[in-house]
Amino acid sequence: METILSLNNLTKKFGKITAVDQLSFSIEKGNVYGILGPNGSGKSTTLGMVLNVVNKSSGNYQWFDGNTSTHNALKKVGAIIEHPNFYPYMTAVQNLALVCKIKGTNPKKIKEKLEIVGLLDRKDSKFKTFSLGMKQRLAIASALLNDPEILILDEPTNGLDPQGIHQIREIIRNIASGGTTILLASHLLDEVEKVCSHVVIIRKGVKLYSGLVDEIVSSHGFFELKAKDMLQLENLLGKHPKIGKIVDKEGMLTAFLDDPMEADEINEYLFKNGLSLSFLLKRKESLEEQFLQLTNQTSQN
Ligand SMILES: Nc1ncnc2c1ncn2[C@@H]1O[C@H](COP(=O)(O)OP(=O)(O)OP(=O)(O)O)[C@@H](O)[C@H]1O
Repeated sequence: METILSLNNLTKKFGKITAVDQLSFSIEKGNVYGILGPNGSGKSTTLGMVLNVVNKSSGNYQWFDGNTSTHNALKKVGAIIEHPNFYPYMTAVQNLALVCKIKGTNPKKIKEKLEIVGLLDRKDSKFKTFSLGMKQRLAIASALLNDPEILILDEPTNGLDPQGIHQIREIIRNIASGGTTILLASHLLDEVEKVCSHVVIIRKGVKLYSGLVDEIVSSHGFFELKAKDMLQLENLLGKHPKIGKIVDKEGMLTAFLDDPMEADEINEYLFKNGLSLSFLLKRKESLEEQFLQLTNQTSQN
């Protein structure tokens, strides 16, 4: 595995506020990472530090193999961390040509990048005529001009309508499928679930979880069950080795799984023990439920 970026106890203090608190995680090539956290949790500050626009207070970060200076490493990074700044009276192509000049990249790439973000047919339209979603897509095209190894996006769908959000997410997925590593900051659980393979959850600058999105989503889940004889149901569930906690809520039992089990297995077990179910549903906690659990746990500590 090739490491693109690693953070090691990275910390940022603004006076008394610790915006980022000893944050450590690594970004491996080819994955899509989401930094997920509520507003003010330190996402932008974290991105700002690794992009060298915010000075760190302590800890460190390393780009690529650690032998490249941050200045050189950032040439292989495409990032949008602020509102895109383009000239309103210049067309999409003209704006990107200017970016190429400033960055010293080849303008030959402009068409290819406009195609990736679905703006080729609007290449000669003035920037001021673009919708917010189109402006954001142009910013992504601009960040891709140097064929970056990693694309960094801060809240890429903020302020967009549902169609605009959908388009941006599709574009991110496409870019990722071409092998570009992606790191995006988002306060939207749904976004991270839909777009990312990996997640780092932070709250008040502290890391609560990092790992595969699938892993956090795939706790073994739980059954919701009803039967005429609820007492017998609870008794039998309590004896099953794969079932952990059982919660009685408004005439429905929720049985949390300690080990994987499908609905037909529990149904068969109960039936063999003389109980017929009137209701059975298997569910998994969504990332949202787990995220809320994680953040609540910490606020109680
Ligand atoms: N320049 C600054 N001066 C003082 N405090 C700051 C500064 N920048 C950020 N902070 C504080 O640091 C904390 C983290 O802010 P940051 O913008 O990194 O969070 P965020 O997760 O990106 O939030 P949002 O989604 O709202 O942008 C907040 O408490 C914020 O008020």
